[in-house]
Amino acid sequence: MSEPLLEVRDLVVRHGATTAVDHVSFSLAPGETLALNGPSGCGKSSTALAVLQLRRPDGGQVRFEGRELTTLTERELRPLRPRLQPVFQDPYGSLSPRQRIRDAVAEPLRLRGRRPTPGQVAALLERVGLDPSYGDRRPRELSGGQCQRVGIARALAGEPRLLVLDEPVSALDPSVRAGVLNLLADLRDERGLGYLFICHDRDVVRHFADRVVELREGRVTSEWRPRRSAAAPR
Ligand SMILES: Nc1ncnc2c1ncn2[C@@H]1O[C@H](COP(=O)(O)OP(=O)(O)OP(=O)(O)O)[C@@H](O)[C@H]1O
Repeated sequence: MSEPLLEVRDLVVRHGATTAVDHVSFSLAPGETLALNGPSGCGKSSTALAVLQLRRPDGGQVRFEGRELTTLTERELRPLRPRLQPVFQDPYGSLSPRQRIRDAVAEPLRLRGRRPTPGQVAALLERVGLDPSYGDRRPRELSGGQCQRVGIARALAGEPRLLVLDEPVSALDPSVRAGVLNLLADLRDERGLGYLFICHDRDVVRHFADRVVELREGRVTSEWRPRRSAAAPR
């Protein structure tokens, strides 16, 4: 078996007196989709933020591509961040309202000291199913589904190995969910991306994930593998 892309051991996250994540452990192989499933408040988002090191955990280890992230400084994390990218639930909230779409997509590349060409940005927009002319627009001029596609393009710009998808389709109209999920499935297969897929909807999880970790009150209660139907989007 290949080396895990992500290995989480005994993760603890506290918010004041609340222990949101209580010694959670799991690992994820390259190209694998691991879902974290469970009811509201069970600790899914706290786990996601701690894996991303956007919220430093109160205990445990997060190993990504063989490197322990919890002991790294912000400065040491910076060059690794493009390889470990979030996509959040609120497609508008993830983008700056005044920034043009083309600048939002180019930003991760600029942060890496690169100068993205208009052609690179156009190719990223096209890859997520948006006409490159959308680059001139601002987030409010896009639908929720289009905005989420921009969020995915932005995450792809850094050439990630792992996407942490925190309820990526929950805020979208049911009619556009399948399109975004199909896009994510295609990208995963095309680029061998690992996905940590946070989702409260068991039907979506069943169709989309290779493996599911169930959380209750901050703890892992079970782990299961969905049996995908032939019609499942893959
Ligand atoms: N910033 C915070 N400050 C205080 N408590 C928090 C904070 N974030 C989360 N919590 C608490 O931690 C626990 C886990 O929350 P978390 O958001 O991680 O769960 P979740 O499974 O993602 O829930 P949801 O699906 O509703 O987002 C909950 O009891 C929540 O109230």
